[in-house]
Amino acid sequence: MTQPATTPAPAAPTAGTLAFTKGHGTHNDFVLVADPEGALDLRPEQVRRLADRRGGVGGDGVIRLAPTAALARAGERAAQEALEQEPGAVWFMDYRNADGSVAEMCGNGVRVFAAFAEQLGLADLTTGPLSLGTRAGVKRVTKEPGGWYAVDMGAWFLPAGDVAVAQGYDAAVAVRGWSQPRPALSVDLGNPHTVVALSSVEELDGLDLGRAPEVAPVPPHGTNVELVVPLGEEDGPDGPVGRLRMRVHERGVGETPSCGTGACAAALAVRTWQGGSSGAGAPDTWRVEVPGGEVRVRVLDGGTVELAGPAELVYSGELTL
Ligand SMILES: N[C@@H](CCC[C@H](N)C(=O)O)C(=O)O
Repeated sequence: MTQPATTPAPAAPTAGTLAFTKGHGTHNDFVLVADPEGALDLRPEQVRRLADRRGGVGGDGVIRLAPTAALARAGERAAQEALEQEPGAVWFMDYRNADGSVAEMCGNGVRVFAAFAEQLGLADLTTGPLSLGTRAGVKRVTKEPGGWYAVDMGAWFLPAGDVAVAQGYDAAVAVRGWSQPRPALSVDLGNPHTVVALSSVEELDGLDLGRAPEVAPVPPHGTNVELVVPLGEEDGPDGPVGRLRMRVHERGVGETPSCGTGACAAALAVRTWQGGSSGAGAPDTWRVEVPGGEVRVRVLDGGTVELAGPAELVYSGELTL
């Protein structure tokens, strides 16, 4: 049975049932589970059931909100590191892909996590930022006047380093229907991405992403693949704003309507292609259009990257597991 999204989920799961909230960020959708004691052992088959669009709730991923300290005590290294990095990171985002695999990070998920923490009364973003632990370090979320959530995603890097900057490419991607693989750039946002540029929106719209693109060399831990079309620049209040359109095939999921870390990777790849490692002459701010909406990516002073966009909580309910 569903309840309005404003009704807080029960404090703890009862035996055999699991309280959840459904949310999305630009239609990248998640099943959110509150685990305030850090006592929930979410097994991969349970994640798959929650994410199942026919036999469960349905989502591209499952997000467990748990106390960072409890996970650290239980031996979760990323939680221990999060507390060392920032003792105020009280809550931790345990992110799983729809296939049950564990992922380091989810950019859209962080925003929706923040909205979930607000709904549960665990955070008040009107009084200041929320710092939360993830497997890719602590992320700080602020709420913008228009209601969007902005996340400092932290540092990013090109795994192939200077070689990739000099050549612009360090990998090749083959999509079903292409006569040959195309050059691509690997970008690490805490989770792995491989970005390919296409020449037109028509080509992007016509892509067959029903099967995972093949990437060479084969990434050791898999990768998310972003297909991007640069759309030029426009004037913004603080300087030029680059525009991109993107589709994405997510590791552990398939094609999704949006990917926050993927949008950052796409903007950073295009910025590198235009301006090298410093991005000289390329915009610092990017509007990234995805099938599920639009997000904003900004390279911040100090070299970190910010992702901003909406977060929606849709309904809450209880599932028999
Ligand atoms: N949709 C997320 C990314 C989720 C994890 C990804 N599938 C992976 O395995 O790395 C986002 O918004 O960043």
